[in-house]
Amino acid sequence: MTTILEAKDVNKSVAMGENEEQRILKDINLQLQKGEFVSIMGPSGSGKSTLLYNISGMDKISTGSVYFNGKQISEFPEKELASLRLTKMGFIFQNIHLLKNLNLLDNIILSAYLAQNSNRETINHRAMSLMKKMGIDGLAEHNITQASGGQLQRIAICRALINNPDILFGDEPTGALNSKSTHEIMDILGDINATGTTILLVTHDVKVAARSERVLFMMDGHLVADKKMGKYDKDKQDLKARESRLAQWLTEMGF
Ligand SMILES: Nc1ncnc2c1ncn2[C@@H]1O[C@H](COP(=O)(O)OP(=O)(O)OP(=O)(O)O)[C@@H](O)[C@H]1O
Repeated sequence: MTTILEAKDVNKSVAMGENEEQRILKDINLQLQKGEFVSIMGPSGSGKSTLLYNISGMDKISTGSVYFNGKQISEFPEKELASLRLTKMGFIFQNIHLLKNLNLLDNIILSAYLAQNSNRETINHRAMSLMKKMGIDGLAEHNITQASGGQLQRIAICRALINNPDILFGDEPTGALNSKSTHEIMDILGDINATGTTILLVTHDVKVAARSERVLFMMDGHLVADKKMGKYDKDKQDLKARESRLAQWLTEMGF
């Protein structure tokens, strides 16, 4: 096993008024292995999103260190971090943040242009093949008002994958979707993970977390549990059993 992401004694505090600060992340120690599919669960306000943003280099930790592929990215200057996020990491959110003056294909390929690692033809080809895999290639020329929430989240996933990242981070990526679209998006994320991409998601949804092989539980800024469930296998049709196991852990922890 190879560690892709590691947090060592990570703390995050924010200023609250002149002389006070609030500790949001407290002594977080965590390792993600290459190819893992991990979810973070916990009550509202427990620090899940803050953890995601701080270990993905989207936000600055207060103390401790974060390593990505063995490099201490918490010491990286912002320019280097931005380049790392663009080329090695993909991000998907509940709010999809697509640009309304670009068509859907151009929304996907924009970050490939920014990364400047291929020519237009190669980028277009990759974007179209990602769209095809997700069953939305017919939407390439549409704008964002001409697609459903589930379709837009697929566009956002294509956008996150366009530079072939090592890791995909998601903050409630299915939070705005109905249960059918949630199921479909989770199938897509499972397929992406099966090709070797590491996935780390924040979710409140037991149905989403039950697809991951490992679940981290947060409470009041602390990582309080780390449970392994093994890879989800579509053919086993044991999703309900995994959901029950997860629901039981949540009850035992008092969530
Ligand atoms: N920039 C900030 N300034 C002040 N407080 C913040 C900041 N970011 C987060 N917080 C606070 O830190 C705590 C954790 O927030 P965070 O969004 O990480 O929790 P969460 O577990 O993801 O919650 P939810 O499930 O509701 O999204 C909350 O009390 C929040 O108000």
